[in-house]
Amino acid sequence: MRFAVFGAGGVGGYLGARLADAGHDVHLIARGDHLDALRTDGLTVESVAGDTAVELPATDDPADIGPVDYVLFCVKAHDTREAAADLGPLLGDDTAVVSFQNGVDNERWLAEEVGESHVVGGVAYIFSTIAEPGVVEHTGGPARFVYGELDGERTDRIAALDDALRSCAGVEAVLADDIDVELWRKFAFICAHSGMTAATRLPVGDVRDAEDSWRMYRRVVEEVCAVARANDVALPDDTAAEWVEFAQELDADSYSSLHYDLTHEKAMELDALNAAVVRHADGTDVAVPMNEAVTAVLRPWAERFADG
Ligand SMILES: NC(=O)C1=CN([C@@H]2O[C@H](COP(=O)(O)OP(=O)(O)OC[C@H]3O[C@@H](n4cnc5c(N)ncnc54)[C@H](OP(=O)(O)O)[C@@H]3O)[C@@H](O)[C@H]2O)C=CC1
Ligand SMILES: CC(C)(CO)C(=O)C(=O)O
Repeated sequence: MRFAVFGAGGVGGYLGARLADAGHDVHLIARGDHLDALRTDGLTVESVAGDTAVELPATDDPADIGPVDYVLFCVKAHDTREAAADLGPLLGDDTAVVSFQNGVDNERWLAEEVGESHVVGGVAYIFSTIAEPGVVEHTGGPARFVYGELDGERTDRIAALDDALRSCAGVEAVLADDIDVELWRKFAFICAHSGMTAATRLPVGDVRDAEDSWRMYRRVVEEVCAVARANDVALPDDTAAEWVEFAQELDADSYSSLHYDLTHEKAMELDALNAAVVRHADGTDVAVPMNEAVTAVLRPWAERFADG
């Protein structure tokens, strides 16, 4: 199958390399020093699930690639709209654009640009970054990828994507019954984990050890779950409790990509995370003071690093 990875960074580079190793035709879209390194030295993945190195065609111009079966859409949420406007040359009649981003708005933003029939929802559970140009480092997380058609249908293309991802070493592939639930489920965790590790600039162990901060972490999760339900998302009742238990077991030194971006002075996904909770709460009767507080604390940093 023919794949284009739009945004071959921590998530996209990891998936692209694993799919190429499984025998698929993979094209990378990247930019800057990372693109230069991909072209000259190939893509190296240093991973707790096993290292690999692949030589793949890489470009910053989708027209060099042409129509593909799947676009794995893996740019940061603040780049979604701009990147979506460049998807045209990659689209055939049945091309699926699969967002593996954090946040609950990317699928809608993509649909506004390319039409809903092209969009597939997705969620990534991995901790991986561009360690240096051309090198993706996967330091932890299960490398679990969850995906599904927006209307929940078992189409041929989602079944074929499922087969392709299941065939990859180092990938735990899950076809979701209701991708909206999965998007909000991850959102509940990531808003708390990212928001609190970035706001405190400390790993989750320190947050857990400070009673006030740990209570705030739990309240962020609970607020997001309440907003999901107020927006008619059928989140299971035990979602908040599951995430709190999960966060209790996380390595004490676990941070988040939002913390990484903050401490590396890169553009932050605040508008797609805690600030999005505040937006989605608007017009419901759910109060979200903890997400408002996280947003307010991080806003000056997000503004400062907005241009990345
Ligand atoms: N990394 C992780 O562990 C996890 C990340 N996620 C989510 O996955 C998404 C992707 O994150 P991540 O992989 O970390 O991001 P990265 O920054 O590592 O990778 C994105 C890449 O896309 C490039 N890019 C952006 N726009 C364009 C464009 N128009 N043309 C060409 N290249 C472009 C970026 O370049 P540049 O650097 O120049 O902007 C960057 O190299 C985010 O929503 C994130 O929250 C979810 C789970 C875990
Ligand atoms: C859950 C976590 C922390 C790693 O999968 C993540 O999604 C992120 O940091 O963006």
